[in-house]
Amino acid sequence: MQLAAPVGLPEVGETLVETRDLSKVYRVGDSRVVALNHVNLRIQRGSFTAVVGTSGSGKSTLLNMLAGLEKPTGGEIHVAGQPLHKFSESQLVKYRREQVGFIFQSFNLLQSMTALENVALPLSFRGTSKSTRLARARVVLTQLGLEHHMHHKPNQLSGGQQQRVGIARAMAVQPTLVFADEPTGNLDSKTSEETLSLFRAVIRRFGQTWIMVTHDHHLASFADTIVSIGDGRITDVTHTDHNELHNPTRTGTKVST
Ligand SMILES: Nc1ncnc2c1ncn2[C@@H]1O[C@H](COP(=O)(O)OP(=O)(O)OP(=O)(O)O)[C@@H](O)[C@H]1O
Repeated sequence: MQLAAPVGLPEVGETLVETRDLSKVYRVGDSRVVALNHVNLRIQRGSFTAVVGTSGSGKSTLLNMLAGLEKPTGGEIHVAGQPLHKFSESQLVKYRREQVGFIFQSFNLLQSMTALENVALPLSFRGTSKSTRLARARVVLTQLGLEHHMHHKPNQLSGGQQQRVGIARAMAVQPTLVFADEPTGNLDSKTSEETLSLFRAVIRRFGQTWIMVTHDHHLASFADTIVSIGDGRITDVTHTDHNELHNPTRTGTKVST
């Protein structure tokens, strides 16, 4: 069993996500907090983007908007041609369930379930049959080098292995976009680097599009593109040396915004 290529998506290298003057203002009592201030961003399909910034800069707010978890107060978000900013709550629920994968710092695996069952679980919300769910989960776990750990429960796995189960779970639904919020926050530095190298390999192999939020500039350097954010605005966009989509010659470039 192979993972089929997603249908209806732009080609690898073409724009998958675009924000236009994306803004989010929170109201707290009488005051206004401008969490995102006219953010204009393009993300190519098949790329790995890191969003970096200090605490309170707006990273999580940006991720939550793109993942359909919160609605903007201004501007537009287009994902694969869909106007997310116009979506109703039920359309956003469907978008999150069918098109978005999440990878969490704390892994968020169900302790009573095996790795195989954890990976198969999100497919049950789509009505996929049990045999197909388990077959798909086996394929993805094998691709992530966990073929000998499928029947282990999370507490029988190392932190790095648990995060690989988390990656497999996000991939099993063949999402349009995968979001990772500080995904290596609970891993030591060596395992963090191994996990990010694995991210890159998975993204290349499956033409997936991943967006990671981190405050760690070293870990961000594993991405193809580093988007720096400060006070709700994009302050810098850097394409790293391994950005094959943007730099066929593999030379690093810095793009001012
Ligand atoms: N629900 C909310 N209500 C009011 N203000 C909020 C809310 N969520 C975020 N904010 C504010 O918006 C700004 C951006 O917050 P955000 O969580 O996006 O930052 P961040 O860069 O992800 O920070 P951290 O790295 O600490 O998670 C902050 O000033 C924050 O206090």
